[in-house]
Amino acid sequence: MSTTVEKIKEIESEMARTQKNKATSFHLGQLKAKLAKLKRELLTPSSGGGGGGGAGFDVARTGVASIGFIGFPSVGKSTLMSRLTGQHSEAAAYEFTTLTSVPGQVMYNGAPLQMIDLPGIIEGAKDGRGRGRQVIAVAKTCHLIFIVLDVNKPLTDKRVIESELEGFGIRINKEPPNITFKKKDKGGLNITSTVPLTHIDHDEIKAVMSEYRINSADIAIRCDATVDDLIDILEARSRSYIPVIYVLNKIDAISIEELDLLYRIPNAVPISSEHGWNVDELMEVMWEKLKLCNAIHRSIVEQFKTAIVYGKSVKHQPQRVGLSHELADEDIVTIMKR
Ligand SMILES: Nc1nc2c(ncn2[C@@H]2O[C@H](COP(=O)(O)OP(=O)(O)OP(=O)(O)O)[C@@H](O)[C@H]2O)c(=O)[nH]1
Ligand SMILES: [K+]
Ligand SMILES: [Mg+2]
Repeated sequence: MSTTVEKIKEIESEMARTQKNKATSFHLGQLKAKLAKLKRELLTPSSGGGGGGGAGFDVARTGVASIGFIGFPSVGKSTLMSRLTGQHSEAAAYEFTTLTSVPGQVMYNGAPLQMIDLPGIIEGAKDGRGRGRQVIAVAKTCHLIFIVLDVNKPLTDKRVIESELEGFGIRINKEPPNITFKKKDKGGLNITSTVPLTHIDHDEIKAVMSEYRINSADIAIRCDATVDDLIDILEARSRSYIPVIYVLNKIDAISIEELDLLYRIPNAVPISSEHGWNVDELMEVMWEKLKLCNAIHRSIVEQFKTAIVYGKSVKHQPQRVGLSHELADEDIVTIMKR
């Protein structure tokens, strides 16, 4: 019996050998689906692959959202942690200074936010190198990830970290693919698409679905989906769609011209943790990415009964108001839940 890792290697090398064309698309679809299932097995703690659950690394969650710090060793994660939260996290010039998760808290726009400093990861982390899996498992349950990069190091580091996270089922700055399916008892696969599909054909879709033992279903595709998108939908339970900010640290060590180039990278904020440069912008972008107004709002609306308000927006102090009441700056609000 070969191990899961060996099986993954075999399939990957077979895929590399197989050219994609009409005749092979069914087979390639099967291989991709098999691969996705094996990779999931690897990440499930009970499989013996081990370490998927973040055991020993996860921290009690506080605040309304948590933000995890991911990056290679010595890019400045802990320096940033101490800078933003005041929670001391040991920082030093040698790699793997941080050996466990260190939680801290910051108040922003009145919201308590948890930041989690994590040990550095290295290439191969998702496959079990170092404590990489435990580290990424914590990040996978965060509302936002800071991928911290050292601007003195090549940008290929960014690609490596991204692929580590992706291999662990994290989807970065991405919405779930717009694909829905409804299983049926019989009738085969009925595939409809609202846009032309340029990456995937019906054979591939059939191969993937049959690999997941779904032989009859209505499948509605509303994006130019890839096989991976379809698999992400079938593997929905092991996928997390998480916003990411690329924190480009140590800009004190580069020139203005180089800094200009960094600003062209999407979702990136250049900073200096050590000097506290541009951390205000980082906090602003963090707040936008968290979309907290909506998140808080949605759950509040569901449970809202009435609110008691003190401040400029009400005539009587305090006054009971309903959901449609418009608040003024600095009002104090108590929300009564059902
Ligand atoms: N020039 C410069 N150096 C920095 C900056 N931020 C951190 N450093 C230095 O980079 C080194 C590593 O910083 P840490 O904060 O320990 O990095 P880390 O990512 O937490 O490292 P590990 O915990 O080992 O993964 C230390 O020597 C810091 O002083 C910065 O903005 N500019
Ligand atoms: K370090
Ligand atoms: Mg550290």
